[in-house]
Amino acid sequence: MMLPQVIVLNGCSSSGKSSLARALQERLPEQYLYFGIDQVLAALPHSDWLRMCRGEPITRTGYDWAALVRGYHFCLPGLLQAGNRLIIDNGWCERDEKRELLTELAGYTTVLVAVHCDPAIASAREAARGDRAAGLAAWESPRVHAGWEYDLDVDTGIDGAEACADVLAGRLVEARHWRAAADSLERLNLG
Ligand SMILES: Nc1ncnc2c1ncn2[C@@H]1O[C@H](COP(=O)(O)OP(=O)(O)OP(=O)(O)O)[C@@H](O)[C@H]1O
Repeated sequence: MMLPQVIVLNGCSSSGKSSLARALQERLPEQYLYFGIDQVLAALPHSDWLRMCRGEPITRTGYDWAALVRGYHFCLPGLLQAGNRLIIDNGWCERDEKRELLTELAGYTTVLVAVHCDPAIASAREAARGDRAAGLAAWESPRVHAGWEYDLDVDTGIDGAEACADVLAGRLVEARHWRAAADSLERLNLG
């Protein structure tokens, strides 16, 4: 069995990444830490985190979205260097963010997973959960998969998180070889 060091879940907001990550952790035969960008955003002053969840502007001096994303990416090699395996998630929409992520992961075996979801379903989930900015899923949906090529795909608009995790865990355990993220950087022409 050859498990990857990093499992990257990329999909729009409300596509079901964190539900999938938690279900996947329980199915994998080795420990994986789930470290999504929300873990970094949760470190914001609480009232600013709540503003972000409501889609309201944050006006506090020092707030810098790009620094939060960069900080998230820069944390990852530290966790990996210490010997942890990671499941990470975000909606990586911008080319520079994709390049930065894969650069930080370059030396680690990495599987890229597309978390697909019909935009109408993601928007309906967003409205039902009420803790995400209205319109975020619709904004991210056409952008989030542009320029990526994936190793594996799931569709959470069709299958529940548990079923998606069953399929993914099966594929991960079966595989004999995973490439380092440096290969994806080159393959996606992001380097
Ligand atoms: N496969 C699924 N089928 C039906 N509903 C789901 C599925 N996965 C998640 N949900 C529901 O959709 C909502 C969003 O799920 P989740 O938090 O996992 O998404 P996310 O992609 O991590 O969102 P975000 O990026 O905004 O944090 C939750 O209410 C969750 O219960």
